[in-house]
Amino acid sequence: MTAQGIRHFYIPEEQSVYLLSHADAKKLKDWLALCIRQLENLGYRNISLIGKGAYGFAFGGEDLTGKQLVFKFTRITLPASIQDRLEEEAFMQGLLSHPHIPRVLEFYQRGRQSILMMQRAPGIDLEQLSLRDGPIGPRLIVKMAVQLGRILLYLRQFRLDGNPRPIVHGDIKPSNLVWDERTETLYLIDWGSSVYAQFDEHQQPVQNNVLDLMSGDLQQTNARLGDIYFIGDAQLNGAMSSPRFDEQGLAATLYALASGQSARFAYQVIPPSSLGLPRLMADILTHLLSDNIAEQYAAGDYLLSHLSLLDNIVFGADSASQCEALLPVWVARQRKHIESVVYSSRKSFLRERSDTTTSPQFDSHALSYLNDAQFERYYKNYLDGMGNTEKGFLSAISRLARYPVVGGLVIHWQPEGVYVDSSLNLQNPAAESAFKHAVNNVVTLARAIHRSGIFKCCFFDAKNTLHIERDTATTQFIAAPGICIPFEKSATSLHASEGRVHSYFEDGDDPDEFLTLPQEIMHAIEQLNGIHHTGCIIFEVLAEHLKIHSYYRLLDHSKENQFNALLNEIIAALPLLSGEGTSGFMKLPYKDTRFFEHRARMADKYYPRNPKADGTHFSNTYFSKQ
Ligand SMILES: Nc1ncnc2c1ncn2[C@@H]1O[C@H](COP(=O)(O)OP(=O)(O)OP(=O)(O)O)[C@@H](O)[C@H]1O
Repeated sequence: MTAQGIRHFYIPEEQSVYLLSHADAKKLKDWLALCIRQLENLGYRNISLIGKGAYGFAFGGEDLTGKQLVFKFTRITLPASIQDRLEEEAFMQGLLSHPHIPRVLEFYQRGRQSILMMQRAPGIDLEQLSLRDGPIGPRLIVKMAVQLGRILLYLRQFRLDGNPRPIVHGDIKPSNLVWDERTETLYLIDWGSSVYAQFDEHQQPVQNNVLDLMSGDLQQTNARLGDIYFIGDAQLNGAMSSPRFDEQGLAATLYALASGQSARFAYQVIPPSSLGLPRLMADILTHLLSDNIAEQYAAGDYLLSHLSLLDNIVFGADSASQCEALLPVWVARQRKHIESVVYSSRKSFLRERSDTTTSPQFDSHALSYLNDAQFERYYKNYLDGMGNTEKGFLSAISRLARYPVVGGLVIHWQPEGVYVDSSLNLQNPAAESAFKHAVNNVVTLARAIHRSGIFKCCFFDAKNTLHIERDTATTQFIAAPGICIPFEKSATSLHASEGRVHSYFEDGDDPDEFLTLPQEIMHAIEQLNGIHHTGCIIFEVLAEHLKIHSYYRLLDHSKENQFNALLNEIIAALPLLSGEGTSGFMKLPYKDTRFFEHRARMADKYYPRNPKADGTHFSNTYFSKQ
């Protein structure tokens, strides 16, 4: 690759392309096109974007012989220290030689842009599989556990120049595992958080030479932040790196996949013992996910020393899990290509503390190494200060928006139980069963939360978001002529008496919103509130960019003109907006309110000991606790 070839690469910040400003969306499009052209100029073919993460993008392509390749790029706008990581990633991954780990083929460094070229693992990443299929069945979970366990053993026993040099992957999670459905083979990718372990599995320092001893490396962790939805407490709290980190990633991943979730947090409410797994597998996951370190280690050791036992568990035929949704779900007959985004209000009451700047659980010094994009994005502003179940609940809500869905949910927690109003309109019939599982997980977690209060969220199509830009933070937002807030109409016109809807104003001001809307806009919203409709409108004001997200469904068709006029009044009043922040209003039908009693956890359910009529048994040996 020539220096000329990649000098101009520019990678903007990550965001849904529909929520970017016009200029940023164009930059992203141009940049992606440039990458593809450059790679084609180098002789690679069939280039396409296959994934993006917090730090960069991955492209797939093939060489002239048809070999499938992946090219990983870092965003050039990130600090140099983060960009250097791609080189470290290439170095660490380059050390490894294992059939389930893609091989590094080349590392290019031109100016500030680095590109890592590696073998492409065939298949689909497990997060995508889980979103497509919902909870993954017990046979495949055990098969994945065995294959991942073998990779962890290889990393634990890794030697360099004849000396033990265990390696930690540091970011095991479903989206970093590629699964070949044809051969049922798993590959571990994304070595961007991998390091040499400082401690071995017995928590003894790994020291190979005097230099290591003298370097003082053992005073401070060398660990990288993995995904906080999957890493264990030791890694999150800045402990010295050890192979135990990856056992936590393995447990969280298998647990999330078996339960149809995208995080580890909910294991007390939806325990591994309730997922229909063989008892042995469920017990291993329960102990790995427990708070007791000795139990975690014993379970990790047991797993890695009994992989053949797990491999020999006998299963009956796979059965597709049928799922009755606990809330009404409307499914479109045909797939619509929308880009769902969830906006939730009143999140702060899920926090155990109101102070979000410090957390008693965490030592800010130990956390200094976490000071990066992921930490900011996922943790500090979002989940900090919440209990595990609350985190699991919010993660379950986010998962709903991974499906093409519009509508919303209102959850009222009362002393006697939980009331749920919902309007969930799924735009992809093929995802019905997986989506219903995801909805049920939200309900199950809501039932386990004990607070009084209300949580609301709405799902809208980011393709309908209006973007209005201004030159500076002090000039006015002026909409281009003809811009209007879109709405759809219900199939038949309904008068107010034929179905109640929530008011925009019933819960008072939302403590999480920081934008005060001008009187003129508030007046229009009050008038809108009097017209029979459902939906939401959210104003998001940034220094130079206003986004108006909305999902509107007019129920009383006789008021269409008035409804339209009020939406136009809002647009006309945009120049009066001042300040920055977000403010939103939602109005959902009071239809089919569902009531659920509180329930602390799901009942145990194991895979049958005798899955086959012919009486074949699998061993049900339990590992001993320390
Ligand atoms: N070797 C590979 N074979 C197949 N697919 C790959 C490979 N490398 C990356 N991908 C795809 O690209 C996506 C992003 O790659 P990767 O996870 O390495 O990037 P990242 O920027 O480090 O992401 P994250 O922030 O999620 O950790 C993966 O989820 C996967 O779908």
